[in-house]
Amino acid sequence: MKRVLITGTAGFIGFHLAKLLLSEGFRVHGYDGMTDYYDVALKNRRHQMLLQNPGFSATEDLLESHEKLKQVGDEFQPDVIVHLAGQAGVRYSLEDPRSYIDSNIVGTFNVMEVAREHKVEHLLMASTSSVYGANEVMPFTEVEKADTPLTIYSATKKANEAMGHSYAHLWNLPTTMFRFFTVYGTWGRPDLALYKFVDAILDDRPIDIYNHGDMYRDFTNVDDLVRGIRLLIDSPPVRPDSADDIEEGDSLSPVAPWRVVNIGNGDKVRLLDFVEAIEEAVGKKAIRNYMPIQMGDVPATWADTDLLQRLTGYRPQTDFKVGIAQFVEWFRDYHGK
Ligand SMILES: Cc1cn([C@H]2C[C@H](O)[C@@H](COP(=O)(O)OP(=O)(O)O[C@H]3O[C@H](CO)[C@@H](O)[C@H](O)[C@H]3O)O2)c(=O)[nH]c1=O
Repeated sequence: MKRVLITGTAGFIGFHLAKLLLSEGFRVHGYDGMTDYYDVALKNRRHQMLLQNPGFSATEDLLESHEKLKQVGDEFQPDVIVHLAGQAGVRYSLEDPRSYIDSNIVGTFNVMEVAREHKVEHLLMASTSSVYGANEVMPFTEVEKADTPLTIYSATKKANEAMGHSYAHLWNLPTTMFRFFTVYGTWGRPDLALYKFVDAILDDRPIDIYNHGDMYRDFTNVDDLVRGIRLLIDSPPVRPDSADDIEEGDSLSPVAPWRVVNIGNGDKVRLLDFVEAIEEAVGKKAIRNYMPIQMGDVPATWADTDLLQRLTGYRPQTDFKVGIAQFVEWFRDYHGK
């Protein structure tokens, strides 16, 4: 069975991916900085659950610590690396831009160095739908230009895509970049809308609704998302002989084994419909505080998922109402509310 090094295993997506791979018998080593961007107790709980499985081992250190990452690579000898750790969050990047440079630029470079040194079969790294920035043509396809990032967060992720391309080209390192679309679900991040809203509604606190609710998101259930990642692990890009060999709609580079793939639900949901579904699942109305759009926020996202389907035969399809109900059940159980 393959040995997979996953960064960010104490985080939301990394935890779910590790759980899925372990259930299939993979050996997984997790690497996580346990930063205090949000509640470290939640991160600890996720890691403790993974550590119940003998196929899982973990190192807790920052991505910036390249010596530790190198040591982990030397000891674990990964076949595949999935790089999910990093500084996430669109709005926080206005408060602490430097943390995005440190984790996402320096940290990602350190992960790429380990991948190069161990000539891994496949390096897969997280990017974001936020790289589509001010693009307006929907749904977003991977082959359209994405050169207008609106925050330093999305700029670092766009830079990661370019960094990954250079190593894929130079060292023939098969590299897939995922563009994730607003992921939600059980064991989720406390800064995300769903977590914040459910928490506030249960406590009778008001919820802030940006852009007066007139926003659209392609909300993607985390179980669907990690299923997509799992399948993409088995689809490493191959450098084409010539640009003519690239199929229409494929983001494959003409000069490197590199491509970028959207992982989204392929659907855009109005924020107010999302709020209503939460109210229904919680069984209580929210106290609504309508606000203007936040700086750096995009009004809408919507993924074209044809490329993912073409590569894996799969596309996420969970109805947001079903996913929200699952989250509320988990939240009440986890917090005893
Ligand atoms: C936190 C919060 C969010 N919102 C709105 C903004 C969005 O339209 C929608 C969903 O917000 P969030 O759950 O924070 O997700 P979003 O802004 O799309 O960003 C997420 O999804 C991105 C991928 O698209 C990731 O790259 C980011 O790391 C992640 O934070 O809810 C509110 O109206 N009020 C809130 O308090």
